[in-house]
Amino acid sequence: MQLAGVVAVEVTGGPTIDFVPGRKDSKVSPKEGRLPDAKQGSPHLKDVFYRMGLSDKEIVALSGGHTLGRAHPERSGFDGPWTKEPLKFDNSYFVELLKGETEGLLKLPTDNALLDDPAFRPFVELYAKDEDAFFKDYAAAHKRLSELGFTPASSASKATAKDGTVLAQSAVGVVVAAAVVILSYLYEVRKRA
Ligand code: HEM
Repeated sequence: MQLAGVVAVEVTGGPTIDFVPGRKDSKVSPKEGRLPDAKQGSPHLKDVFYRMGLSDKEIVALSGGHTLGRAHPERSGFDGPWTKEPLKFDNSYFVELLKGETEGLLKLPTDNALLDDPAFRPFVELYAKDEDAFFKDYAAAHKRLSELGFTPASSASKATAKDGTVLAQSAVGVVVAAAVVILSYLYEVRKRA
């Protein structure tokens, strides 16, 4: 799943995220209610993301993930995409956020909170005018978030990286799995866009 996320960002035009395999699958689901609540404001975003050790800059960069996809009334109760091209990973989420309300495009209360909070807003302005800065910060924040609770065995992963055969064998497996997940995701998004 983590590799599929990394590949989905890349194939839709976003940055390459340094991916390290080796997470153990969990057999239990986390308790309900740990995801951020889209109806709340910046104190709530800080509660949720600070608890994971993420910074204001990382909160804003990660929110730019809403450059992809859309909300669904039957799921969250919200409706619509954030950008005019929801299958393209670019900085348009920030450009649209600064423009204000646009018919057909969604702004969650937590999206608008990025404009209202003085610690968040400078990053919205930066990423709207500098896509390279967004891509660089997004890739770093995505990597951090996706490696929480996972400590790559650095010597083991270096040894594996040197061993081309082992790497190639495991890569084929994960790429096939990732392709299946991504294709279903893109099919679902295109159907609903
Ligand atoms: C900042 C706190 C966040 C809140 C409150 C939030 C909230 C939401 C909500 C309400 C939806 C719509 C769900 C639906 O109706 O199907 C959504 C979708 C989505 N979110 Fe977030 N989100 C947050 C952060 C993130 C992050 C960090 C990422 C990735 C880096 C992300 C990526 C996405 C994507 C790609 C979709 C579209 C899914 C689809 O097309 O089915 N979001 N989010």
